[in-house]
Amino acid sequence: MAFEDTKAFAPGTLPAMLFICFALLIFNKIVNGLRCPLSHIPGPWHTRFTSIVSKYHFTRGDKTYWVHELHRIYGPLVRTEPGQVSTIDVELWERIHHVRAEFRKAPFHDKFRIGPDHMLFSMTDVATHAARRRLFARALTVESLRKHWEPAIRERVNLCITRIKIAASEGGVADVWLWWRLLAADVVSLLSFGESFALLETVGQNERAYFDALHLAGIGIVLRSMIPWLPASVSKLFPIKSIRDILNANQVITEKGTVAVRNLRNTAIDRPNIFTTMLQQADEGDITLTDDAIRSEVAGFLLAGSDTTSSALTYIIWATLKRPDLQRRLEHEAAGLPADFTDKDVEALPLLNNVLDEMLRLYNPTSGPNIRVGPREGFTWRGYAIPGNTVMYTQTYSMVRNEAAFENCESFDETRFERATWQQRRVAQPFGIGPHSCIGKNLARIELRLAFAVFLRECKGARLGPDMTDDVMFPLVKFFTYPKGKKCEITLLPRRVEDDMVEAKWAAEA
Ligand code: HEM
Repeated sequence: MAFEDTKAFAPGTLPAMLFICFALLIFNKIVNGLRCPLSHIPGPWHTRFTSIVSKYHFTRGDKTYWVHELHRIYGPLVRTEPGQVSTIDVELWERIHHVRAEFRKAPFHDKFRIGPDHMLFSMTDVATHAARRRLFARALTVESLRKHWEPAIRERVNLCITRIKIAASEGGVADVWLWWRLLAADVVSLLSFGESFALLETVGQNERAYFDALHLAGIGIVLRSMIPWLPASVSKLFPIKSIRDILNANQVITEKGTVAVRNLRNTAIDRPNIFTTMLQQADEGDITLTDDAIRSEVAGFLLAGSDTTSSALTYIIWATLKRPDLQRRLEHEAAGLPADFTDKDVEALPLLNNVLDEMLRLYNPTSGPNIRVGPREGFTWRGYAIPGNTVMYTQTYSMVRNEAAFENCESFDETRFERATWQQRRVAQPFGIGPHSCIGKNLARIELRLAFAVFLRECKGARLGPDMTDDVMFPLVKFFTYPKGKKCEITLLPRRVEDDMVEAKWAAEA
């Protein structure tokens, strides 16, 4: 018996077995590919057999650009993976994201969950999602946000700009990407907890783990959706620290949710926040909201409200400072605001708001994938039969780069939204459409308006730092969009002759 055992593992047996397994795997892929129910949809040949190329681009942060190029080659409907179809057809895009629950969030949205329970973004059940959304509605209207939160947001914005000015005067340059991230995280913690984490005061040293986790959690979501079978328990043991930090980021953010729940339930602490209003709404409607549900929603808010707004602010400063003529006009417009201006005053500035809309079109922080699953019984689109449960992929990036709707779509045109057509307004939806569209859009817009206006007034004549090439600002689209060089430096130093020459070159290129 012992002799037979030894024989079973004779040298060469294990490699042979591995080779057979590998060959069977490849054979299985080929057979599945040949029988692929999406073989009639245009797309590269390999997407019938494997998702490896799509996943490779997703990991690199350039899937958005790859898919966009595929649409240029193959048209408005493209197969991107064996069970996945991307579309840039406006009517189909609207149908996919419509209120009618024909297309749903898929079970894999569960991988996006970052707390112990579902949060709005990860909910797949239509009725539960709608009921949860109604609880947020009252707290997040423009009126409610202005009434309860505008002064506190403004105080954070003022401090942020002061910190930018100090950093620029001490070091020659200030990295606005860092400062906007601190600001956005402070604002969203302010709304979630009733007081901010004061990251602006401590340059993020206070709550450092939380601040880092906010950025890493998005990357963690990408990682988990790529390796769905990765057990959560592995995250603590992973040998590489940077990956361990990514995998543990959710937990760091969720712990903050626990603090929020404690504050909410502790009647001795009089610190109202948006979740207080949500709990009141739940009580009025006789809806039970568990602590785990609140903890998860808080975590979702902290994540969704930080890297998005800060990325938008970063690109708006970059796009503005690249065009000194535009910068001067914007500064002039903002200088006309009354000394005690409010968000409502800023909302009335035509140029500033057109620039905001154009920035959200070209550099949307959520330009990447937005996925739903098609109806079980399948559907037909312009003669193409799409089988049941096909994953339908859409991306904002491509929707707003449609030459038919946006002439010279790649150029930043601050006048574009002055005379926007119905078709342009229909497609340029930076906060999404349908039942899952952004619930924080009013907060985001208030923050963008106030921070941009105060920057224009207080940092007059700011210029991009000497290292700020286009490559540094190339937008990587992981979960959210951020600059490849992970910085956006500006300077407030007096102008030199070389600066005029660089700016003249940019103006000529523009
Ligand atoms: C410029 C800033 C922002 C942009 C461009 C943006 C964009 C978006 C988009 C496109 C969606 C829809 C995703 C989908 O259809 O699956 C979304 C959802 C969401 N956003 Fe935002 N967002 C921003 C800021 C914020 C802020 C400040 C918050 C809250 C503090 C927030 C909270 C959420 C939540 C909770 C959802 C999920 C809604 C649901 O599934 O019902 N977002 N956002």
